[in-house]
Amino acid sequence: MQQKIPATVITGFLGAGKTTMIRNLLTNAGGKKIALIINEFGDLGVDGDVLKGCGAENCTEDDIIELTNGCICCTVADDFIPTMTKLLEREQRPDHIVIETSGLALPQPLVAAFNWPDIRSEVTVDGVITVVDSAAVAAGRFADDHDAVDARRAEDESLDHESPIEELFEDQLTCADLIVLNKTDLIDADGLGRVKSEVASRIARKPVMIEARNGEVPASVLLGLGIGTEDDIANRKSHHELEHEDGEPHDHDEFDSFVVDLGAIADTSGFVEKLKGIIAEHDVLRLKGFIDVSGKPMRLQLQAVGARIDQYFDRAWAPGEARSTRLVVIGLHEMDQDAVRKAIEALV
Ligand SMILES: Nc1nc2c(ncn2[C@@H]2O[C@H](COP(=O)(O)OP(=O)(O)OP(=O)(O)O)[C@@H](O)[C@H]2O)c(=O)[nH]1
Repeated sequence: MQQKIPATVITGFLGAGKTTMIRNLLTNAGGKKIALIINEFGDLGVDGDVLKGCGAENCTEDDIIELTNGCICCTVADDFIPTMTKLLEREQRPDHIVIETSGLALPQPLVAAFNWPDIRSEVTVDGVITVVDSAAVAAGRFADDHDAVDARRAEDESLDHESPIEELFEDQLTCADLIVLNKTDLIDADGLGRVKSEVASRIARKPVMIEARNGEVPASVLLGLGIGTEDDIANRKSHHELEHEDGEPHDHDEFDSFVVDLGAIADTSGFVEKLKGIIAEHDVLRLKGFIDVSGKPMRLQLQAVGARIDQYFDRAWAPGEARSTRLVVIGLHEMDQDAVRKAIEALV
């Protein structure tokens, strides 16, 4: 019998650094042939584009599969299982499968899918790796504003959740075999100490925690954990599973995303500065995409996590490619989408 193919699940909240870590992994995975399944929340495949652009020989464009129909945890049966089945039918099977979940996904239903008979016989979960934005934890991003949540609960009795962000953060940690405390360059030693205790206090199990900058972790640390997480998934229940033992499906009603299309931008530094203000004012959680900078042959990639914005020219616009500025915006459901859209459109 063929050996089972190991699959690593990489999860972590919006903007924690999953794509950055995978990009780095692909360049130091030795000769291992890797198939990559990536899933994003929102209608713009930024992560796929970034990873396809990294040109790793052990993971070509054909080996990168994007699941764009929704969040992987909600579409496991419709999207993920058929994709895996097709991947396993390929003549040249991968040595390792890496799955990047959306930043809003619960890893639990995905890992549980590895117990489906057709998949279980051929693949095993090597491990679940949860990437943490240490700077965001240090800034109290996942520490619930209990007063605000209590106030919302008083208004709406059907609310059975804590803050959706805090809950997701915990669910992603609960599933981890390895926790990567990323973005340690943005905090000092004291801050890192606080982040470690904060993360540890959120989970009953004690997975190994390592520190990283820009997701730089050797492939030998990330791959080959050999856990078989699918056998232990019943011990890692999400808040939703604990609250709805009856199997009521969960959804992502608490979060929304939309895409803003703009023309070329001449003054990008002015644009980015004003964008910071809009992000802060409307509490946008994540904003990313590509900018057409007037007169420049290269495309500018924009990545905002909270009010922190990175930008870099990632590649030249291809001949014949329609140049455009497209940004995906992700926030809590109560974010005023119209106001955010209008404010961004007014910048050009
Ligand atoms: N300063 C700093 N920035 C980082 C680090 N790791 C990633 N980033 C930046 O953080 C931003 C988000 O990184 P991504 O790798 O796209 O995060 P992600 O988890 O894939 O994001 P989603 O897929 O949207 O959930 C990018 O601008 C990265 O360059 C780090 O260790 N330090």
